[in-house]
Amino acid sequence: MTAAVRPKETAPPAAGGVLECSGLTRRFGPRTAVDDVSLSVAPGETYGLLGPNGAGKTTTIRMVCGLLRAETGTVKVAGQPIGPAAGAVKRLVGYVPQDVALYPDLTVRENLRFFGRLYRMPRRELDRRVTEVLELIDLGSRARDRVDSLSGGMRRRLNIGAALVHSPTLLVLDEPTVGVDPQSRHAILESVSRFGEEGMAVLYTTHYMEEAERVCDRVGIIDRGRLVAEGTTRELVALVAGRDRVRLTAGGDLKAYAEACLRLPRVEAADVTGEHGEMVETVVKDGRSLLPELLDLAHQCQVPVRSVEIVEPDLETVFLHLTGTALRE
Ligand SMILES: Nc1ncnc2c1ncn2[C@@H]1O[C@H](COP(=O)(O)OP(=O)(O)OP(=O)(O)O)[C@@H](O)[C@H]1O
Repeated sequence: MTAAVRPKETAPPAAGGVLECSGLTRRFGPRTAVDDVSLSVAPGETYGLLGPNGAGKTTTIRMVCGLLRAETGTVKVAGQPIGPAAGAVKRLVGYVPQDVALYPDLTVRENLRFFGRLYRMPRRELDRRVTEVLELIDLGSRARDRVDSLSGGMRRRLNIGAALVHSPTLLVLDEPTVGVDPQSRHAILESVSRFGEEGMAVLYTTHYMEEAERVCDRVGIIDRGRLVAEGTTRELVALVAGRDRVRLTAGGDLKAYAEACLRLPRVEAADVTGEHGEMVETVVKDGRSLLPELLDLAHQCQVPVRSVEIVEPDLETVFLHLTGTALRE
């Protein structure tokens, strides 16, 4: 299924980027996981890399953190090239992996102290910073508790704290809210919002468009290894001005219906989505006026419609418009 794919539209590059990536490419066998990705993140800026599973987010940030060698392209942090051997530059980076990596039988404070000591922080500075980090991740009241007594969401927050103790210039977070409850997700997002205020540059990957909208100053949309668009949420949404996303829930052969939708002149993208493939999402010019035609077509395709929703343009609309596929969870 194809959508009207526009050329990459780029916001002005951030001046004096803490992180500057240029032409990053990485293949695994025949598969190109990351394809010519360039991006930059300024001090105090939170940059969101938004894309579905398998889009190339983790591969990109592993190259950014010097954990994986780029086949072509360069990564510079604070103007210095990073790579697997670049020890001093790596100290400028705090990396929060997707999986929690903590010591369950140590307390919250002991864990933070442990990670700070890895960077040989002087004792007094370490104590001061651990107290600051506890506040940033909102775990001050649990400082003396062992990690194995914390909830999953609290462990996620501590996992973020562990990457913050050495006061990195660049913080890189790999989908930090996957699998956490809504309350913990809220707490994590609140914390992330504070990091930019601390002056840190933040690279944040997610496949949740609401998170990108909420915490990121700029968003790069990544799909099949390529950065297909970049800008503030407002700039990206302007790409789909005058269009709506129509979500139609129905039974029957929805793949055939989506294909039939694509043959209508004002339908720019259509994809089968929903938890159980029970929905067709389309990007259309002026959804309201096209609705009778979409419903007529559903009737012709013998697709019994259960509900229809017209959604104002958002990042989800942008993704569907640019890639032809819905941003699935
Ligand atoms: N070590 C590896 N060996 C082979 N293929 C890999 C390896 N790491 C990643 N890939 C492939 O590269 C592509 C991009 O994967 P990557 O993990 O970067 O995506 P992602 O956007 O982070 O996805 P997710 O949200 O699922 O973590 C996928 O097709 C994946 O299967």
